[in-house]
Amino acid sequence: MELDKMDENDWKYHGEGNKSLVVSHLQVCIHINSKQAFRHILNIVDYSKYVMKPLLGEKYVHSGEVVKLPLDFVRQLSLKVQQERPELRCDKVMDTFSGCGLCLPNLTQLPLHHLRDHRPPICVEIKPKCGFLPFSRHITKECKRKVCRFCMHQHYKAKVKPDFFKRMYVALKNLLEEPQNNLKIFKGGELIFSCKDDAKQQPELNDLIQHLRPYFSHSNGLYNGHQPGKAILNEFIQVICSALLSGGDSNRSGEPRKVHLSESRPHCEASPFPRDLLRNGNHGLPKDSVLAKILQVQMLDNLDIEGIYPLYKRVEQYLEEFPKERNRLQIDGPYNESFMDKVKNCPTEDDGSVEYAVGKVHQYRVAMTAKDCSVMITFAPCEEDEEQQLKLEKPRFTYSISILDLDPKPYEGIPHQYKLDTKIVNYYLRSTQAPPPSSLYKERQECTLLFHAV
Ligand SMILES: O=P(O)(O)O[C@@H]1[C@@H](OP(=O)(O)O)[C@H](OP(=O)(O)O)[C@H](O)[C@H](OP(=O)(O)O)[C@H]1OP(=O)(O)O
Ligand SMILES: Nc1ncnc2c1ncn2[C@@H]1O[C@H](COP(=O)(O)OP(=O)(O)OP(=O)(O)O)[C@@H](O)[C@H]1O
Repeated sequence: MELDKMDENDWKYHGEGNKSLVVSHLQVCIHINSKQAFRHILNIVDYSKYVMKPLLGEKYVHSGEVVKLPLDFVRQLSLKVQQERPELRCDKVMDTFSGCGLCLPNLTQLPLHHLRDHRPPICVEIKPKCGFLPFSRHITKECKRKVCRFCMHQHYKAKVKPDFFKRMYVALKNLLEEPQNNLKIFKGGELIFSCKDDAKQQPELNDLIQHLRPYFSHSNGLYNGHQPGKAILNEFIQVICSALLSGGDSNRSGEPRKVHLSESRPHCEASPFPRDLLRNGNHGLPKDSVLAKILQVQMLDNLDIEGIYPLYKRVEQYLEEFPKERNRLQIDGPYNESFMDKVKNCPTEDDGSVEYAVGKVHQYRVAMTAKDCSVMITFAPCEEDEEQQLKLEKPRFTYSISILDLDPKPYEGIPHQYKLDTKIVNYYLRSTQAPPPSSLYKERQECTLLFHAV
């Protein structure tokens, strides 16, 4: 791309989050993600490259590169995309002064050599959120061991989001029927299904089925007359589940290996997941699967915010006395190999040192990133002998999986997280009138009612 020839008309609005506005090039498969300033973006790239990529796996993470952009181009682009932006995000203004952005591959597309079929790739974006119940001895409220922060937070925010680790298939079905803001579906890079926050209109399941029909045409014949739409959705969900559970070389080496999370670990009692499914053992994640990788990193938060907050205060006290130590301890980065060393080699026992406190705080922040990332599964029909195939009877798909939104979570955010946690738990206890949660959630319906009733 020649920077002096950049034209806003070659770009279109793609989407946005809390901090980034994303545009995609009309011809080339790249994205520009406009963030605040050069150093800030460099930090994001470094964090992704030196911290998240080694932890989550080379194949899932695309760190991108910082690009300098002509200011005029950015100004014109911001005007062009303004009308496309969802209202709820418009309180944030695109930064048109820094003249830099993050350039990434467009993950809603597949590399061109895979595309021998005329049907454009379908991409599903989900946010797995946290997949485990905290087990830290620092926890003061018993309900946190039984109901996950995710469910309590939804209760607090009165909205429902997915919970992939425990109820993937059911979660996907629920999401399709009632998507909040954690599911997006793209076709050929165009958003075709999303939540009400981002989409202009309420998503229509029937429209989605029409979009998917050409990809699962054999289902029409198979289920002739028997809810073919439902059959298509089922196949679609199966493709996504297979992709999410397929790990590194598990396709080639036969049976995927499993990590059994649930047999020894308790489940969130508030998840609307049919208990018999859990009893039947449908809870293992193949070791190399993207979800297992994310969960592993999420579990670096082994002290819970209640255990982290006192350590944060220890660091703060130390920095008050020795402000110059901030750099050595890499509180605000740089996020390089030495930062990663601090994450990996933090002592397991608290020896009272600032090094221990910093190591745990760094680990907590890394875990927070993993609890807020998104996964994109992009697939397209493929021919018989392509390498990366989902072994489904028919049809066959080539696919790629990526993890995105791997920004560092700020050190300064820890007091906020601590206060928020207290608010969420107290609100949950107050509004459920504090009987033990186990008696509240015997039936799936009871649980669903509870979470919709606020
Ligand atoms: O606190 P949560 O769990 O609601 O997560 C926030 C996300 O909300 P979600 O529930 O996924 O819709 C939130 O996402 P949205 O803006 O709601 O799309 C952000 O990702 C936020 O991160 P940051 O503060 O921008 O770095 C996320 O905040 P943190 O990850 O910093 O807590
Ligand atoms: N490389 C990419 N390819 C395709 N789409 C992308 C890419 N990067 C981001 N997007 C889209 O843009 C949206 C916003 O990007 P991103 O999640 O990075 O923003 P954010 O502001 O950091 O989000 P959050 O609010 O979760 O912190 C994503 O949900 C995704 O749909």
